[in-house]
This record gives sequence, C-alpha cells and structure tokens, in this order.
Amino acid sequence: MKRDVYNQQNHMMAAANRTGSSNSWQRKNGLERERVPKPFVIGVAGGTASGKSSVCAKIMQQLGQDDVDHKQRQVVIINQDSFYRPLTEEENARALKGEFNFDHPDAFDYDFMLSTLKDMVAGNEVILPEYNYKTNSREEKGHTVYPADVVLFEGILVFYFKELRDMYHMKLFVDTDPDTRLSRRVLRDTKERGRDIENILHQYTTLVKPAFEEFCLPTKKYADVIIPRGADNTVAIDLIVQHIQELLRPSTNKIGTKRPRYNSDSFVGRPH
Ligand SMILES: Nc1ncnc2c1ncn2[C@@H]1O[C@H](COP(=O)(O)OP(=O)(O)O)[C@@H](O)[C@H]1O
Ligand SMILES: Nc1ccn([C@@H]2O[C@H](COP(=O)(O)O)[C@@H](O)[C@H]2O)c(=O)n1
Repeated sequence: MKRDVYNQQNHMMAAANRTGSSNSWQRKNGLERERVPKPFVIGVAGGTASGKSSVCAKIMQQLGQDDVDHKQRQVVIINQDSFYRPLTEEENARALKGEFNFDHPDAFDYDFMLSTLKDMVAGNEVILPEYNYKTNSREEKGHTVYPADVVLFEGILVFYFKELRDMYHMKLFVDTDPDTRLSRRVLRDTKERGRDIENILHQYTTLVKPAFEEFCLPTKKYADVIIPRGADNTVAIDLIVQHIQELLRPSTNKIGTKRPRYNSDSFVGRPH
C-alpha cells in the first residue's frame, strides 16, 4: 500500500533528524540539512469550498512567501486531502457513483496524518502524496514539504481529532454561507475534479451536507478566530497575518530573515 512507502520514507528521515546528523540514506538522497526548532502550527478548518485553501494562499502571499523557493519557504501549507486513505474496490465503485462518504472521519488515514504533523513539529521534512479527485486515490508521485517556521494545516476535519487539535497554536475556522459553498463546489468539481452535476448534487445532499453538520460544524467552537466570507474577508486576513508576524518577530525571529528560527515552546495551543 502506498501509505507504507510514505510512512517508511518519513520515518527514516525523522530517525536521521533525531540523531542530529545526516545518515547515509539522507546523504544519498540529497537530504542533508541542519536541525531546526519547532514551527508555529495553524489549523484551518471549514466546510467544503468555504475558502480554506484560498485563505491559506492569501496568508502565504502576504507573508511574502509566494516567490520563495520551496526549500527556503518559512511558511508551508499541508492539505488534509493528502491523507485520504486508499479505497477498496467496492468503496471505489461507490465513490464513482457519489456514494462513498469522503466527509466522514473514517475516510482519512489518521495515523499517517498524526505522524506527519508530529514530524513537521519535530522539524523534519516529510513526503506527502498528491491526491487525485478523479481517481479517488493517491498519485504515485509525492511532494516534499520542508521544515518551516509556520505550518498551515487545512481541511474539513482538521479540528475533529483531539490529538491533532491540541498541536495547533492557532485555530481558524472559515465560515462561508452554505449556498455559496455549494455553488462554488459545483463549479469547481465540474471544472477541476471531473464530476458531473447530478453526481455532485447527489453526493452533497446525501453525504457532504449531513457529515458537515455532524462532524465539521460542531468543531467551530474550537476556533480562536472565525473568518466569515473566507478569502473576501481581507480585514480578518490582515489581522491574522499581523498576529503571525508579531509572534515571529521579537527577540527570537522575524519572518523573512534566516535563523535563529521561532521557538514555539512558549506557545501552547489552548487545550479543549
Ligand atoms: N472569495 C471567493 N470568491 C469567488 N470564488 C472563490 C472565493 N474563494 C474561493 N473561491 C473558489 O471556490 C472554490 C473553493 O475554494 P477553496 O479555497 O479551494 O475552498 P476549500 O479549500 O475550502 O475547499 C475554488 O474554486 C475557489 O477558486
Ligand atoms: N475523492 C474525493 C475526496 C474528497 N472529496 C470531497 O472533497 C471535500 C474536501 O475538500 P475541500 O477542498 O472541498 O475542503 C469533501 O467535502 C469531500 O466530499 C471528494 O468529493 N472526492
């Protein structure tokens, strides 16, 4: 199973990092690097098509990270969709008819998600799969996420799992009107995810909407900041960016400068 390959690779990189020196596997793969302190982790939750990715992209852009080479980026975005678990044949047949529940917590590979976030917090780089919504599966090829000062972890259920939730230093909930979300999802899924309208509406009414109400919406109470209207809310995004800059600035670090990096030990996420 693909998960094992990713887990194995990430496990080897984490082990090498714990020793503080590059091992032969890392050297062979060109992964030698220095240890880095812990990042500031931000969870970004919200319903489907609420604008989570767009909000993260704006935060990234306003922190001046867009034009920075991936290896040098001080802000990285991890999408929860990378952690959808592989489907059985029977589940895939249902998925193609819009009858598999991708909005239920069981649709995710929880262990992989947790180990990945722990790796990022430990300052390790990780390899994540690209997710293909047309085949409902992971692509063969993964992409490397390098250690960063700020990790944005976004997805419909990133607040659902307690152990993950407790790892965030800041929690944002993108709150967009359901009609707006549905219309955006129809446009996006027909254009980008190879779906037809009947399939989208069937999946939405029977699975997506009920699961949103059962699993996603109740997690809004964990948010530190609720962002109405998503990426259109430039005031909220400006305030969040200022806050991140402030946290990263003082004696320890300033985003946009090199090491020493921010040390998050003094920032503990609110326990819930
Ligand atoms: N403020 C906006 N105005 C218009 N379209 C938007 C806006 N925000 C997001 N979209 C579009 O809606 C779709 C879903 O947005 P996205 O940011 O990917 O949401 P999410 O990550 O929550 O699924 C995308 O096609 C995106 O381009
Ligand atoms: N194979 C898949 C996987 C996921 N989905 C839907 O994607 C939504 C989550 O992504 P957003 O960018 O919209 O947050 C979720 O609501 C799933 O229903 C899918 O349709 N097919």
